[in-house]
Amino acid sequence: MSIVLPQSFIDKMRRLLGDEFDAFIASYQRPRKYGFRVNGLKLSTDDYLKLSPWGEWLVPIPWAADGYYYEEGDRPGKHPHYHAGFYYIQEPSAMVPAELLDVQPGDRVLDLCAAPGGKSTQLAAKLQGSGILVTNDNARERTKALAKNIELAGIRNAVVLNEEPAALANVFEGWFDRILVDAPCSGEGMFRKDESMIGEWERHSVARCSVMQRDILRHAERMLAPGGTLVYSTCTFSPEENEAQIAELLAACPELDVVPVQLAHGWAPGRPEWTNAEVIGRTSSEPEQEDDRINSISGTVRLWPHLTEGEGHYAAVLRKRPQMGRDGRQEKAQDEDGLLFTDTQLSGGKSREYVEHDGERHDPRESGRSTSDGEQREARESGRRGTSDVEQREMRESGRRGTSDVEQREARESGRRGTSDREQREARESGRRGTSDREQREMRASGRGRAAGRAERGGMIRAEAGNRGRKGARGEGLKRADGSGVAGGVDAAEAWRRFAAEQLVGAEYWAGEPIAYGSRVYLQPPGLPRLDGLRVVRAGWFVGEAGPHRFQPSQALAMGLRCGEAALTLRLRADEEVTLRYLKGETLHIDASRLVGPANGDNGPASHDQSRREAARNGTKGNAAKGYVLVCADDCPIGWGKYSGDGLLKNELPAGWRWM
Ligand SMILES: C[S@@+](CC[C@H](N)C(=O)[O-])C[C@H]1O[C@@H](n2cnc3c(N)ncnc32)[C@H](O)[C@@H]1O
Repeated sequence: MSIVLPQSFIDKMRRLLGDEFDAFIASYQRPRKYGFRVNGLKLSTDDYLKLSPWGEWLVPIPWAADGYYYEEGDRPGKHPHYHAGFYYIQEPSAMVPAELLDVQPGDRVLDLCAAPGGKSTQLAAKLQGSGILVTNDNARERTKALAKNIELAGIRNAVVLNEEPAALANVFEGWFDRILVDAPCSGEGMFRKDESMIGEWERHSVARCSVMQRDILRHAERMLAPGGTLVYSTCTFSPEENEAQIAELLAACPELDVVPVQLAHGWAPGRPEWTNAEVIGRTSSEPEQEDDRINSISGTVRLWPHLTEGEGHYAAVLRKRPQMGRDGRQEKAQDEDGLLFTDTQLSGGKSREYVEHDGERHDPRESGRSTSDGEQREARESGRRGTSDVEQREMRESGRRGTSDVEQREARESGRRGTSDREQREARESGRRGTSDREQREMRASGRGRAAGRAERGGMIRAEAGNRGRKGARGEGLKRADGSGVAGGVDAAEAWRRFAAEQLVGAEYWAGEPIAYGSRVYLQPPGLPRLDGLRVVRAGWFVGEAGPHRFQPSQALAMGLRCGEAALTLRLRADEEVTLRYLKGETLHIDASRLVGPANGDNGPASHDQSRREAARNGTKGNAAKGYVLVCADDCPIGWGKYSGDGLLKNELPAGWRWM
């Protein structure tokens, strides 16, 4: 055996596995498996397979809809498609937890231990741009990779935080529909993939990891909404970090139940008998539990390297019981539609703040919904939370959350990111701004609408909160907003709106609130509570930075766009030499005839700056073809360039994003 495993690990596994031990230990002689997952936010799996240089010999990973095994020599990290965010390289078994979480578009999702972000990108793909992903890691350095992976994947509806779970639980109590706890663990399941994990194992003892996991799980549970689902996962074999954690959680939280995982693909059941003090070497501090609660742990799942084509993993799916009304029917949490929260939930346990406008008090956390106190109280009293009784009943009965089944299915089938073609068309026709039913209802309920919004914001995206700025964010990535959203005399949100009007197509239809922190502007997913006091790495989709003379669009903006959403694009093929030169950071000589506007019918009103695009399309030199150009490879953005009108495209790719 080439891998030298610690003797104490071998002894423990022999004791646990008995007859199965020989097969288990033999698996260390076999090569590890490699996998990647196609990013449905960028393109469908079918479309990717047509483009992929390895398309013919990729083997589907049976438990991940968009996952494929590849061969070690394929090196997908060294391909322009990697830089376009077409896929995420991920160990095959690591794709299981996010699959089990069953995320649906519109959900509020928390990835609590998220860096470097593999599972976050998977969860975001399942949201399809609708709903909110809060992705967090308590290790500051690791959140840099997390933020980059979120941006590379083109995720528009994520917030990246760098917090301890306890701090998050104060702000997000009972708030999430879905929570993933991919816990820090002793990593025993990764010894074959990465031998350096053996050293880590010796440093981070099983006992130490168990303490962390218990603490993380308790806070995660607090953040789960009634009826919500939590997936706990590790990449270790030790029962102390797996079944024993679930046993303790079930004892501490009677409203949580194990949802049995259907066994397939060589997956094995969890081992309730391994929660026994004799096996785990310590007595649980929790009270004795009924046998059926402990036995339900057999519904959790173990992936063994001798039984599946992947590394060792464990996962448990838990559901919080829904609150029951007096009639015995499920009463979804009052805050499901984001309109009504208890005062404590709204304020994260702190005193509430109000903004005065037109003589009425507004809660700034309501992000421009402008619901007066009176309206809020009325809504609370009538129990309507922004929708009529009939609408609420309908939603409860159909079990939907903002988008209809048909819309969800269409969105899923079209593999599009966020809104289906039909939704976009409808949005254009009806004049709504690419918002879900739920968001529209919220706007209606709070007396707001697109007309009002347009009038207030000169035809652009919601901006009040951006203008006001948001107070209190701390952390690396964000400067504290100065309360006005004005940095160095420049109104950052206003600068963004001007940029979007001139350089982008259809930005007025995007969901998201422009929020300025100093000079940096983010589009924040609607409905998020205030992040006061939290370390915020990205307050939403980072769209760019306002300078004294111009707005500098971010790489994250480029990666989150479709090619048709920029006024000027340079469409390259991934296999062109010039693409590689762009990715290496070179200045390019580009004939103006190669710069194009959006294709007909591609996202947005035809009236948008037609002459500018026409001029560019016709290769007209001069002012018309100057400015920011979205550089695309195989129809997906890879970054910005700046065209000078004399054939030179200045490379705007940030150093950290270049081909190395
Ligand atoms: C197994 S890794 C997560 C991998 C990640 N889910 C992915 O798919 O890319 C566990 C992560 O938990 C983080 N972590 C450790 N303690 C934590 C805590 N108390 N709160 C939040 N994150 C924590 C670590 O920094 C580490 O990045």
